[in-house]
Amino acid sequence: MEDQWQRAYDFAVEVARKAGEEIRKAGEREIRVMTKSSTVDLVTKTDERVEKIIIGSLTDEFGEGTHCFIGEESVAKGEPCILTDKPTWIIDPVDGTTNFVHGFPFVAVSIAFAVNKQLEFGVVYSCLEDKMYKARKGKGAFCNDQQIQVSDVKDIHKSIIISEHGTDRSPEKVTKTFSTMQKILCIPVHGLRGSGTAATNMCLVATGAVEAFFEIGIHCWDIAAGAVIVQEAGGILLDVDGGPLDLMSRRMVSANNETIAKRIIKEIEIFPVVRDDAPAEKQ
Ligand SMILES: O=P(O)(O)O[C@H]1[C@H](O)[C@@H](O)[C@@H](O)[C@@H](O)[C@@H]1O
Ligand SMILES: [Mg+2]
Repeated sequence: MEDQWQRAYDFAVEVARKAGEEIRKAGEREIRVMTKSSTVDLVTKTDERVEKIIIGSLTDEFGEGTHCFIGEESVAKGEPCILTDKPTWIIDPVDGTTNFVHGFPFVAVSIAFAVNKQLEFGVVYSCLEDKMYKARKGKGAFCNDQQIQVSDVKDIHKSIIISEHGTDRSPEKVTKTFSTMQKILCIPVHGLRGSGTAATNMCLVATGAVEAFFEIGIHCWDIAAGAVIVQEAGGILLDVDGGPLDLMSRRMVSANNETIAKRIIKEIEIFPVVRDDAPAEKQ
């Protein structure tokens, strides 16, 4: 059967690299910072411009109206965030915007592609490190064309766990987030880390540099590409309650194996978040 998405996969890598070059160039000039849901939820003109470049390139390549798009900054401006059966690109143009603003060296372009609500491939370009992570369903995961594999650690006491505090500073969320991190730290594990970008955190799971990453409050565009990369590197993706991953639920655990995933899930204090695909009036 003709491999119909290989061209889209290869093109997505080219687009991610071009987007990463735009981000690097923009980082050398004055960065215009704005805010979204709170004073610490940052967005820049670069986020908006790079998303337009990505969507424009994909539209030129595949034709107007043939594919759907879920982009972080388009959704922020009111576009719907609904995953249908149509071929859909799920895009975070600058994952790690706060890092980008501060010059903290982890900033990623995240591009995923889904058909019939199934993720076909994911590309994460960590552009300040010049690391191109990619994975296609059933065909393995790669970093700069070298195949990558999750860690084989099964003992939680010998693990590094990644999590993020996100941009919501409400007392309930902050308390539960740090209480969870404290319980995991004191299992004890070797260490807790956080790069500031979910996409990069998931690629660190996929390379075996850390054993797991979990977060409540992320969005589908932060994790869709990383989910394919973790899966194809031999890892596992779950909801924070141990159920199957729900891409639009804004909560996720990615780990090297079920043993580590389930041990972390025992410690996670869950708090409610509004789904990505909730009606506009509920956002
Ligand atoms: O940089 P973003 O696209 O906003 O996503 C980040 C988020 O800002 C940060 O607070 C964490 O939640 C990260 O996991 C996200 O990737
Ligand atoms: Mg993001």
